[in-house]
Amino acid sequence: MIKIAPSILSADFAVLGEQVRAVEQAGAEFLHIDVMDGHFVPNITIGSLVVKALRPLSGLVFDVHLMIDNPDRYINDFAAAGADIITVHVEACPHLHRTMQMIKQAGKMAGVAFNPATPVNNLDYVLPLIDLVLVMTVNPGFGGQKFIPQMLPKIQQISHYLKENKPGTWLEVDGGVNTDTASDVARAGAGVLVAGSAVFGAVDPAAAVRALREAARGGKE
Ligand SMILES: O=C(CO)[C@H](O)[C@H](O)COP(=O)(O)O
Repeated sequence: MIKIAPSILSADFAVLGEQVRAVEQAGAEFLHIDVMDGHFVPNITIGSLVVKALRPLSGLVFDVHLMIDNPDRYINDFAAAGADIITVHVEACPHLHRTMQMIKQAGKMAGVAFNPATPVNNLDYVLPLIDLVLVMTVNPGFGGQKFIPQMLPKIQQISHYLKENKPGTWLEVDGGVNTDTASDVARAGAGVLVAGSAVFGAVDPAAAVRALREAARGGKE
């Protein structure tokens, strides 16, 4: 069963609460929250205060994607603010195992993200601690970029790996996911589809969530 994770990166921040309610009512399961620090990626976006402000408004799974250097410094802040899943980038974590342990010790689900050019070769050693693998299908930092089709075999590879080694682990895809690409990523094995501009750039974000799910269904046997 595909889960839809609207990314608030492309939302209207002047009416953020209303937009979150709209996608929740449309049946989205996750709310993807893109945290950027101006170092790991060029952009600066959302801090834990925004997560804290949204938490009482929504029962969605808060899926916090830390695109930041030294994420260990902020794990407890985002956990206390109401994150359900905290995902860090393998490229930003010299001590990935310790970082995963910190997330689990904070009582949260732990995710690990891979940039498009990063090979997936060290999952084995952290697999017991992982609840979610995030495959970036654009280079992180900005919404509205074009899906990189060379990521489809990578999604397939990780999907097979997780099915064999830790079934039940979420496989999430982020970047350029829209009604044109959703069926391909679902067919490749993704179970959670992040979409920013395809949802919040649409005139009707709720209808866009439904359209995305329908498109993804075309890709799932
Ligand atoms: O992590 C991200 C960017 O770094 C965003 O979640 C992602 O790009 C979503 O935006 P869009 O769906 O418009 O591509």
